[in-house]
Amino acid sequence: MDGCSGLNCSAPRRIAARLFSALKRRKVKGRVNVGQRKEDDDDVAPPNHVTRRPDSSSERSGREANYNVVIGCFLLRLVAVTEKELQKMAELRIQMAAVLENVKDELRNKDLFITAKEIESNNGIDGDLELEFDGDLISNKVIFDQPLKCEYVPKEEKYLEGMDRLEAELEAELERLQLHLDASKLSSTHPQQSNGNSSARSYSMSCGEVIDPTIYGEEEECAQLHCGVPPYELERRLHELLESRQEEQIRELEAALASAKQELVDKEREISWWKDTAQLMSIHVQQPSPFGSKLSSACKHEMARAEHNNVTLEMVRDSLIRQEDTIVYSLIERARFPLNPPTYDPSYASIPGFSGSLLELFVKQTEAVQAKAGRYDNPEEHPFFPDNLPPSLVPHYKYPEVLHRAAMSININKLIWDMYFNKLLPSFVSPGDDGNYALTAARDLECLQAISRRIHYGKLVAEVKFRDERKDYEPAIRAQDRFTLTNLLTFTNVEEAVKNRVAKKAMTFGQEVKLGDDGDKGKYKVDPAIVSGLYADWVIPLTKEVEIDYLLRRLD
Ligand SMILES: C=C(O[C@@H]1C=C(C(=O)O)C=C[C@H]1O)C(=O)O
Repeated sequence: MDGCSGLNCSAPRRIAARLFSALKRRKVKGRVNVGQRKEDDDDVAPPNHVTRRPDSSSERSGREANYNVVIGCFLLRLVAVTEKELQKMAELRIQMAAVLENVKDELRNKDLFITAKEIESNNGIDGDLELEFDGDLISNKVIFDQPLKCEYVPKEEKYLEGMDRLEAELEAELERLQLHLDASKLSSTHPQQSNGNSSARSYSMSCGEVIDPTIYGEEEECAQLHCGVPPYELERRLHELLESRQEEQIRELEAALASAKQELVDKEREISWWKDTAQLMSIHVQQPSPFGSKLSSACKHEMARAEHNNVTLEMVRDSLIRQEDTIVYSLIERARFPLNPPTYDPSYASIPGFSGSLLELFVKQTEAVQAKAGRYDNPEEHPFFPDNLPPSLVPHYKYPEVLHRAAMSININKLIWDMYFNKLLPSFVSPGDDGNYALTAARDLECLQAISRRIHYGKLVAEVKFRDERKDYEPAIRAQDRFTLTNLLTFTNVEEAVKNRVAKKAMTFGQEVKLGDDGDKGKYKVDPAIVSGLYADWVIPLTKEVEIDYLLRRLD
């Protein structure tokens, strides 16, 4: 191009040089002729006489010279303007070459994109359409880029010729690039066998990876051309499907894990229970019974029979007799105070964070403290409000595990609570109000706990009786026959002895003790008939109820 430009520029210069040299030669000739004419005029013609040259050829040559000068000037002017034009066109050509280079780069980048589109579109793409698409893309790119460089592009019509030539060159370049593009496509592998970006993205989709949104933009553009469901939309749906399936699997696995954890906890609890049982069995076999000293020699055969757990019916009955003392004393202590109704009235005091009577507050708070102190670790103890009790804070004591595990589920304290406040209490306390509500509640709780312990001791009574007469009990248990079980465990003579004994204890413990005077004889702190009636109507029947409940589950 520079060479060509050089050639174009040198030709006018040579023309101008020839013109100048011709003009110079003519001036020299003219001077010589004038000098000769002067000499001739001085010699021949008068001074005021105008001499006309008779030679017409010399006049013509003079006019030609003038004409040549004008033409030469015009050509010089033209040469100068043309040279400027050519310089501008050369600059424009350089800019257009840069534009073409950009287009080439764009096309190289698009090669991968087009290959990916071919892979994704299994229906095949019409070559003409694709070429049209690419051609549009290129022309759009060129048109788009042009304004960025147009500050140097002249717009006057006088440059149209140069522009035409550049356009021709640009078209040729585009054709060459298009051929290159076709060759690239022909040399690419079959779309379904290709390992291009599309397949790589599909693979990454199946692995649940995030999709590059910039690729979506290109695919959307392409999909609009190809019609149908856009590939990115298919990818998005596939991604959502995989995600929902994975979430479902996670939920199922979490549920299975929770279930397995629960099973593990249950198994660990069972193992712990069996371990404790085995440990206790071995201890009891090796050590002498702590109750041995209490037993009479007549009962040694019974002790031997129950040696495996050191619990006999006599021992149990001894315990029940001892508990009578506690119950009678607790009733006497409660009888110190009148009924004190506000103790049981929920509207008596508005206690922050608590709704219920003062008695309920007292019992719940005391049971919570005693639970922390380990009271309910003992299988003989049963709380009145077992829900939400805090755990024991003391080291666990290994109580003898004599009872069947079904015993843990038996708690009739609700029945005992109702009996105590509705039947028993009004029968042995005086009506009235002395304001000692806190002490009243404390005494009530002592009565309740003593009676509850005695009634729930029926579990141990039943266990010992069951072991002693297993052959008789098992059929009735299997038959869940309450009537037969009641007959088996009832000892009427023992019951009568219990009732008489507690009455005597009420007389003994509840009498006024005075020195040297028996004046108050027959006056007791708690009526012995009421205590005996308590046992006859409530304590013994409820104890037997617990015995039967336990026996019914003894073979579970
Ligand atoms: C507790 C026993 O079982 C039954 C209940 C009794 C009671 O509660 O005092 C007494 C005799 C039996 O009818 C026992 O035999 O000692």
